Amino acid sequence: MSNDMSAPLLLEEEDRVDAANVTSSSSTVAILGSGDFSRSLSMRLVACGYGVAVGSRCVKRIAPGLFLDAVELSSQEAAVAKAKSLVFMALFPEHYPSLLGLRSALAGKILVDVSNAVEMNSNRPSNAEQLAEMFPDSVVVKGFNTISAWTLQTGAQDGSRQVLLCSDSAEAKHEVAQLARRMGFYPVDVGSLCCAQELERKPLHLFPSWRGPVLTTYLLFFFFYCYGFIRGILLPYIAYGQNSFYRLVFDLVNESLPCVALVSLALVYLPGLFAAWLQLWRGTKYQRFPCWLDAWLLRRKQLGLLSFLCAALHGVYSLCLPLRTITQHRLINAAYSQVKAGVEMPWDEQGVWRTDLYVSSGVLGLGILALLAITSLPSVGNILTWREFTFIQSGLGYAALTLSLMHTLVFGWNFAFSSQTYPFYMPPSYMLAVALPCAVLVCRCFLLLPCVSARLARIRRGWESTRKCPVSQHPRVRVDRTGSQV
Ligand SMILES: NC(=O)C1=CN([C@@H]2O[C@H](COP(=O)(O)OP(=O)(O)OC[C@H]3O[C@@H](n4cnc5c(N)ncnc54)[C@H](OP(=O)(O)O)[C@@H]3O)[C@@H](O)[C@H]2O)C=CC1
Ligand SMILES: [Cu+2]
Repeated sequence: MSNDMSAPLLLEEEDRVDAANVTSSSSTVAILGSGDFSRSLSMRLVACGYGVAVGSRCVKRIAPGLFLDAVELSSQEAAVAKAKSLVFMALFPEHYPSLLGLRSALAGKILVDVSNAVEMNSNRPSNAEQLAEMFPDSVVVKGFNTISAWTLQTGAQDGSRQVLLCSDSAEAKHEVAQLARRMGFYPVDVGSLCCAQELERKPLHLFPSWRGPVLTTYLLFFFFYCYGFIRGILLPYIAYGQNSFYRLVFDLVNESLPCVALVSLALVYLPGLFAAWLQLWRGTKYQRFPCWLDAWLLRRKQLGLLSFLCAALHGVYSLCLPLRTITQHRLINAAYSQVKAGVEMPWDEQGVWRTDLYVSSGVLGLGILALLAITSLPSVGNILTWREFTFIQSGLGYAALTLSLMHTLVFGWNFAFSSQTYPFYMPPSYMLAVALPCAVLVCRCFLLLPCVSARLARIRRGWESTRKCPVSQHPRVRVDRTGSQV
């Protein structure tokens, strides 16, 4: 038995063969309770060829037509008696004690507990464990609680297809897994019944892994927006009376977005560098990283996706620039002034290079970021080998960071030539935003030095370990200079 939640197992394909042998007459499933979950589950089971007996406290109260005709509506006792082995408990856990009278009828049956927790930090045992305690002669399987009634009705075409299962009985889990697979779901074995608490709390989480990255992105945006506002709008207004508050809605947002994209992309690669430095400093990989670094390493995908979102929005904003009245006004005015003065705009060779470099690096950087985002999707990542995945996520990721950095630096360079419009304003947020990516790239280059990378590779393969990793703890990783173990 294992309560290791981090390594769920997809239940074996062999279940498929067993599932094919199921016939409706031999496999009546009972459902206790006649609420939403019961109705949806019965529809799905009937569609999959199972016989269904719904047990209610009062059958007369069930509205006509609520359940399919094929579903047998009866008392709780009668429904349990009809069940071959599986009984779904489609009622709230506080009502479990009302079923104690059915204890002998339920003996030897598999009780599927579909309930969820109501609070995150309760010290009480899980609903499934309480159910197992109430019915010691039955076997309890926790599952289906992360599947909504809606998903059950639509037949797993919408919503999650994974059915997480846990139980102390491998046979019972196998039987429920077989049923789940036949209903079009993917059963996933997460261990014994002591994992039920975690399963019951799952529906209470709302994007837990996104909270930190979203907050970071939001704070970065807030910082760059405020900084840009003070330096680019407020100060010119105070110093020169220059009113450019119209820039708040479009320009400032479009200036802040690439800064956020660049810094969050740098934050994707920074924890990896910290980890490498830590391993070099400790001289071993057999020591845990600090919790904050572990958490940061686990959030890299989310940060990367948010970086892509900001970069993509920046791309769309930039494409919309010609639609703005101010752009049209400036262009027409400049053309009119030139015609009036009889002067032609001189060919600016350097300016042309700068603009092309700026646009090209931005488009390429965005393209590679899109590739990184696509490969981070589980369905795409699953068909890549570990090496291919690392090449794309690390190799191409650094290429995207370099191109985005180049895009920003060339923009700053471009801006320096037109800064006479805003004497105070030299895209300050851009100058701030490039600092972190520059530092990340320099550190990465240092790690690529042959002597440093060779040492890191030795540590990561477990060939090297220093005094900080005592022999008593990890005797197999101590080696002498020739590479043989001591
Ligand atoms: N709805 C959903 O999308 C999901 C629900 N679940 C879980 O499924 C379980 C049922 O949820 P749901 O169907 O939505 O709830 P409902 O309130 O719609 O149905 C609960 C049913 O419990 C029965 N029941 C049995 N004993 C009692 C009692 N003493 N007092 C009151 N009712 C009793 C009632 O049926 P009767 O009167 O016929 O006996 C009632 O219809 C819950 O544990 C929930 O957490 C899990 C995942 C998704
Ligand atoms: Cu840009």
